[in-house]
Amino acid sequence: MGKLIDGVWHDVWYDTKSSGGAFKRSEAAFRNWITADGSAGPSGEGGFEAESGRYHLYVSYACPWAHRALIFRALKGLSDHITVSAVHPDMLSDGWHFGTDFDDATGDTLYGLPFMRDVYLKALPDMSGRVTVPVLWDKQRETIVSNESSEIIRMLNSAFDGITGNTDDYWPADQRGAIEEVNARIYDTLNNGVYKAGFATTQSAYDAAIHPLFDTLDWLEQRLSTSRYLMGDKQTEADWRLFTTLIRFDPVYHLHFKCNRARIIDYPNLWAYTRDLYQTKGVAETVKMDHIVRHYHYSHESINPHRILPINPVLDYLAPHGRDPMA
Ligand SMILES: N[C@@H](CCC(=O)N[C@@H](CS)C(=O)NCC(=O)O)C(=O)O
Repeated sequence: MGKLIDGVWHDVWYDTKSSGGAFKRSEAAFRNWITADGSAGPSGEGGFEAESGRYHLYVSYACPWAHRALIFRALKGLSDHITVSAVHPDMLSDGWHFGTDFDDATGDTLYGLPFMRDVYLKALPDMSGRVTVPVLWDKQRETIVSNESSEIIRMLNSAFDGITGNTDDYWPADQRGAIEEVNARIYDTLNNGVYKAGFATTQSAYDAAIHPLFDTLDWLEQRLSTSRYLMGDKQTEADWRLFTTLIRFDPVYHLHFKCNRARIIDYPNLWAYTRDLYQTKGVAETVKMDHIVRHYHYSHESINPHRILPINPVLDYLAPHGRDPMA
């Protein structure tokens, strides 16, 4: 684990001292957009036109942010159009690496580079910042389009529709305000909230994260008692942003990040909803539980110094969810 400073790798853990023991996630550095015609998107520069075979996703199957991108690639029928490299689940002093001695760790299938930081350095030799996944890479310009998952999923949602003919819309214009509102609470208290609880280095930082986290789970349990998905009877990006945290909750966050007031299986609606999403076509293949369990328990030495992987409950994600009649 570390970061680049002026193109040089430094092995440093997250700094929580300057923030009273609280974990603060840094901003993504590359914010361009792929668009149907190559015009500039809401941020960054233009010139990234949607084309079959031109783009590549660097992911970790363990990472909830990268998982969003993999899910949108599957939902939007982009598997034949966007290629993927998956890192090894262990993120140690060199950061993400391309070792292949783990199932489904592909190596860097584009350039054969050893570390994820080398991909960043190929785009920007004097790069400063964290080396995160996902990364959406342009093979033509040999640079990073974006390393911000919330924006990558919005590009995948629509930019390639003319190529795939898949017009399923997870970011519908008439619901954007409401989706943003739900996203904001879920991001702060859950997606990032589990990290704030898990990486806290003071009791007060943990306390400040853990109570809002379970308040949000209680709120979601209630909301999902009358509605199949967060926004009604159709899936939106809000569901998929929530899903990647829910699927990691019982196997990882409950124990490893001390989010243990309750498990997802203790909430009937949230648990059935998680299975409903899991059983959506193409999604199960994006869930690699061996990467998820291995990454967190093996990589976070300060939390789990002996790197022992827990036995974990056996969860049946394929059990009938019974939520169809709500639609
Ligand atoms: N803003 C990014 C965050 C991605 C992120 O933090 N990924 C984690 C993996 S779960 C990572 O690569 N961390 C490495 C680091 O922080 O050094 C996004 O949502 O795309």
